[in-house]
Amino acid sequence: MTDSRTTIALRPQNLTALSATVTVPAYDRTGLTAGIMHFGVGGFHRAHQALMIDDLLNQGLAREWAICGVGVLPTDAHMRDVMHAQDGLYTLVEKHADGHLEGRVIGSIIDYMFAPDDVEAVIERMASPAVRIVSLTVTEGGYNIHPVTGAFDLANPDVAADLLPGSVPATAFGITVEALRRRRDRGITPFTVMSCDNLQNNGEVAHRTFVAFANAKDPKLAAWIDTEVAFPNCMVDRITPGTTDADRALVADTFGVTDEWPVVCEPFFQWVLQDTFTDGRPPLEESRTQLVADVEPYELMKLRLLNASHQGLCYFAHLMGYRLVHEAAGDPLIAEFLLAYMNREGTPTLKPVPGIDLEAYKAELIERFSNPSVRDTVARLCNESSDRIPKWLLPVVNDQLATGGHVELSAAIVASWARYAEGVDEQGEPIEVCDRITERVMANAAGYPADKHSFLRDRDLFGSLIDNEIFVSEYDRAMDLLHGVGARRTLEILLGHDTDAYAAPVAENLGTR
Ligand SMILES: NC(=O)c1ccc[n+]([C@@H]2O[C@H](COP(=O)([O-])OP(=O)(O)OC[C@H]3O[C@@H](n4cnc5c(N)ncnc54)[C@H](O)[C@@H]3O)[C@@H](O)[C@H]2O)c1
Ligand SMILES: O=P(O)(O)OC[C@@H](O)[C@@H](O)[C@H](O)[C@H](O)CO
Repeated sequence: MTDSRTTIALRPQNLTALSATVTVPAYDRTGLTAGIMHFGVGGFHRAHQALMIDDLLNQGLAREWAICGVGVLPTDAHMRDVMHAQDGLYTLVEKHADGHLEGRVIGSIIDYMFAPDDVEAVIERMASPAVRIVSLTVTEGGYNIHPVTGAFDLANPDVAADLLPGSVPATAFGITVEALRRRRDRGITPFTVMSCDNLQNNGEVAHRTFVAFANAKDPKLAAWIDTEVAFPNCMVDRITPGTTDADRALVADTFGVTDEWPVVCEPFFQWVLQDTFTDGRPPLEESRTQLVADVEPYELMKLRLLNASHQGLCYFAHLMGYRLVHEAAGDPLIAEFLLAYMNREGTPTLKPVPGIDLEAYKAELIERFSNPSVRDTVARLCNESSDRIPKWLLPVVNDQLATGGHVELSAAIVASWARYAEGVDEQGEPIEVCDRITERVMANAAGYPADKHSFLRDRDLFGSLIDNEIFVSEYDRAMDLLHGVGARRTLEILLGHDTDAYAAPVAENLGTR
């Protein structure tokens, strides 16, 4: 450990001094060109795509593929300030389960533009031939699509403002589409738009959304984007919790670096990317990225096993009193529940995944969730449920219902969300529900028990599931159990542990409610 009094500020001029305590870029950052502009420079982008570019730069490759970050939300002003102060440098710390830390300064982000400061400059840079990929990690909700129909929401006030004739664009859609228009008009090859968000068919979703936006603005431009721009699909995976003050202190104490916004993540890394680009790509085959023709089997595996299991864990875990993911995953009952969900309900809906041993993959997921060093929070997984459950879990439910498969554990996960969204835990303490539509989901949840299906009746979230007797009866059972005997016993009963012993207390509790 370094004495925190001797830490050095993360600045380009200090890299040589810092190299005594932490790995720094092995390449000269002067003369790099930003061939990629990225919307949504948060924790994940900096733990994933920016790392791959840094890996290539360290090998003397990809010097024309450095990254310029772009922020469009008011809250991105803080990232702008940090990125400008540190010249895009940051420390990435991989936290191993045995407590071992691997830290390294990443140099692949060479600029950051905050669109509200000068949106014209952002558009012009994006329109310039040097930029050949525009990538995104703007969250699942950032695509502005209806959870059930998948239609782009033109009524979103930010989108509507960007669509007004003569308006100055402010959203990722408006800026990107205007940059593409200028490229078309100037005869410059369009860049590739590469979504790296946790959405099934993320490339196709991005394709639909950008074309829908453009169509509302200029149908001819939309037709050009539709045919000329590549939108590759990809599966991305690396658990990256939000950075805490404890992480900043850890980076100072362990690596002697004063870094205002380091990134911490698990050691696991996966990126499976469709090899379809309009204007070239970095030589990612020289990195840990897998380039494939068909990403779908990998996406289904990841979203329906990992992300849906995160949802399977978080609400039950919160109700049971857990606040850290590794502590919840270390509870044998929760681990058993997640494996049962994956085996009975998630796995039957997957396609064969080339090169992957699914049994080993599922066991590894439980190990990854149980990594005590990562300190991922249950709260992070509980956020924005209305963007996550419809995209990760309900496709499993619908596929299982279509083939007569099991849905009781998925129904219980939906019920656990409904119980959580009531906003009071099993100890009577308030739950802070963080969702784009918090008021609506909480109002839906509050209908129980007078209206048993008030939560499920929201067709914008659940489609026609309310009409499916099998699903509704499993949901009802889980809701009754959750209210009657609490989250832990609900899991025990669902998993068939000593069911008879619980039958009486369940009936008793339900009877007295
Ligand atoms: N954190 C992870 O473990 C992880 C792993 C795999 C994939 N991802 C993907 O990355 C996304 C971001 O995760 P993160 O951990 O970096 O979160 P984060 O909160 O650190 O960063 C999110 C970024 O997205 C931007 N953003 C949000 N909504 C936007 C919008 N409507 N338009 C433009 N920008 C918008 C924010 O300004 C911010 O820069 C996730 O939603 C997910 O799709 C995350
Ligand atoms: O970040 P989100 O919104 O996609 O979802 C929360 C987590 O399930 C997710 O971040 C996982 O940690 C990640 O998908 C692991 O690769």
